[in-house]
Amino acid sequence: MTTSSSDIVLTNITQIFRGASVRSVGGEFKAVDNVSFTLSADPPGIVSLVGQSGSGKSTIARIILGLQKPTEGSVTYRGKDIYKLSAREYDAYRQEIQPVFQDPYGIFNPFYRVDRVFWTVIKKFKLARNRQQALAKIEESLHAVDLRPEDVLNRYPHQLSGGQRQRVMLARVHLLQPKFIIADEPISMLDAAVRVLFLNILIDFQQKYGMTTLFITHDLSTAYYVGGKILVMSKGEIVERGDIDDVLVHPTHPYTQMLLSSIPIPDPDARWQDKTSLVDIEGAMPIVALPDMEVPR
Ligand SMILES: Nc1ncnc2c1ncn2[C@@H]1O[C@H](COP(=O)(O)OP(=O)(O)OP(=O)(O)O)[C@@H](O)[C@H]1O
Repeated sequence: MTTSSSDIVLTNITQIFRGASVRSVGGEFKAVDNVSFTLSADPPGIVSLVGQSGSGKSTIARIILGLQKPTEGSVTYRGKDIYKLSAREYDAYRQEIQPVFQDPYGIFNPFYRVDRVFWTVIKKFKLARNRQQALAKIEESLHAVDLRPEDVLNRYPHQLSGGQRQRVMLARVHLLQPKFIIADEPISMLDAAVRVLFLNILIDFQQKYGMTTLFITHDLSTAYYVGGKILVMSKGEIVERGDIDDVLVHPTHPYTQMLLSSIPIPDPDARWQDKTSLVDIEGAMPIVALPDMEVPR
């Protein structure tokens, strides 16, 4: 695969946790095992990292964000190992790579109104020359995530719904215009209707604003909805990868087949069952879209 310098390139990443807290005998646990992949900036895309709980997905997210130096291997961006950047270079990296987490409370201070989230970012990264320009940018970012400024800016975080808080987090990301979004289980606390809204915004961010997302989920349905590429992770290893349509229709690894077989058929008359067929007719859409989702392809 050819890579450009503005890609994020993970090469042979291994993460071993040591100490009393780890579960294996001998006090060592390999959470990530020799993982390599590239997040391409050009063209922008969505890459879903899928696997069951404990497979190592969040560890990879932390490693990419520069929060967890891997035991072995490298993450490079613009040709440089991100764990060898100066403080100034790392700040620049973190402006271009933005996290989106499951629980957006981390970006809010409960004692301040929501608008402070945006003013803090504008000041820290010097995104506007004056107050008027800053306000225009904030409003543009809120509109990009389908929020009205008057509905959120003067409220306190607890006065917003979970979906509004998540969208404020996405508006913050929009304000920063990063090249990459690392979204770790961003929708698992949202209800189905709000999930679709959130996923559509991620798709918009890719298509309209050229951002690449690493979308971490344990849910194949939502990975299928956002499209693009998929990396399937099991016990710290990437066991299958490719275009999502190919992988889900023709899974080759037993683990992917097992994940697929545990998806319920969205048929109101059908009950959960151990084994379900992935497609009813060869070439038809896999039965993985949630019932109320419109697949945008
Ligand atoms: N700091 C740590 N010390 C010891 N073990 C850890 C540490 N961080 C993660 N682990 C272990 O590494 C494994 C992978 O964790 P990770 O959070 O990456 O999985 P995950 O796929 O994101 O799971 P989930 O979907 O539940 O968030 C787990 O078994 C976890 O207990």
